[in-house]
Amino acid sequence: MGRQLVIPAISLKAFEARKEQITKELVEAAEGAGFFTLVDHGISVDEINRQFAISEAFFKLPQEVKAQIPHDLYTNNGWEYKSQIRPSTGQADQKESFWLQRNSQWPSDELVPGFHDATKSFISKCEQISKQVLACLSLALGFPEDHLNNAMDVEAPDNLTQMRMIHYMASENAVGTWRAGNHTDIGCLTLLFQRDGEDGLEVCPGRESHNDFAIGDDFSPLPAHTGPIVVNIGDMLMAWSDDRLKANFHRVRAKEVGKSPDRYSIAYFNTGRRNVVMQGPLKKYPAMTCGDYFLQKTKIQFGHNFNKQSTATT
Ligand SMILES: O=C(O)CCC(=O)C(=O)O
Ligand SMILES: [Fe+2]
Repeated sequence: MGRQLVIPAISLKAFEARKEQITKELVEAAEGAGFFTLVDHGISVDEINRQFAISEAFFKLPQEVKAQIPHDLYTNNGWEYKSQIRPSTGQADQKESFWLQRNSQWPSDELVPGFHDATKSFISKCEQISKQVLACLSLALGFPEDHLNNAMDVEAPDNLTQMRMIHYMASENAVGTWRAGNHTDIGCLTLLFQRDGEDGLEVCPGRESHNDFAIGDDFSPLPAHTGPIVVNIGDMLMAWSDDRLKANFHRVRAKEVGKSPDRYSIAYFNTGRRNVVMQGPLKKYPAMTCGDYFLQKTKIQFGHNFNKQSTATT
């Protein structure tokens, strides 16, 4: 632990003209570490800071106000507080988060001034960037260019793509606790925004199959910077690519000794639509709907909560 892993920074500048070169870089990174950063992606530092300010304003609301949009297990939207128990740790992550979709319930602009405009525009920028990356990955996998983008079309009523704003509370001497326990992401492609000075993310490259738990413990810190987007592949895309693109384990922790400031992060999870059937070009795994895949993996990651609330599975 502690080895500094160098993950590639990939520029999206002049995307159309450089698509071939960008595809080459994306695939190399996705087949290797499974993590990379995107730069020249079209979201300015000001826009990123504005969205973080919105997120901070939301999390500063009183608990009972945030609880007016509670986390719902079936849709996975809404606000949760220290409720996610990771199978890897058996403990609740020391965080609160708010999951949202284009059409889910959002806090009003009276509660969080500017929430709707800022968040809508931030989401549509995330969509544009995701579309570019997914077009490249589709082609590289031997699918038609629009295959993955159609499968993740956010305009479709069965879309599962979500944004998640996360707040890890400041802590002191956090030995034995986890801000986010070791996990892989469930969906296809995650864009993660961090801020300067709010470190804690650690990544673990190397995984053979999307069902593989044998991960070793060679985690490397990935320092937080405002600007570059950290991107990782999720389990769904790993399965969909016959395990060619790697969904890797990652986690977030606070300092075991000493003070850790609050950490805010924003993740945008591209996920296949509920009714779309996914299968890799080599048909390594049986075809299944993205909705079934999502539910199966969600039950592994949130199984304790599903057991508490039996209606969630219906
Ligand atoms: O906050 C972070 O940096 C990581 C969040 C994360 O991995 C997740 O929500 O899946
Ligand atoms: Fe994650």
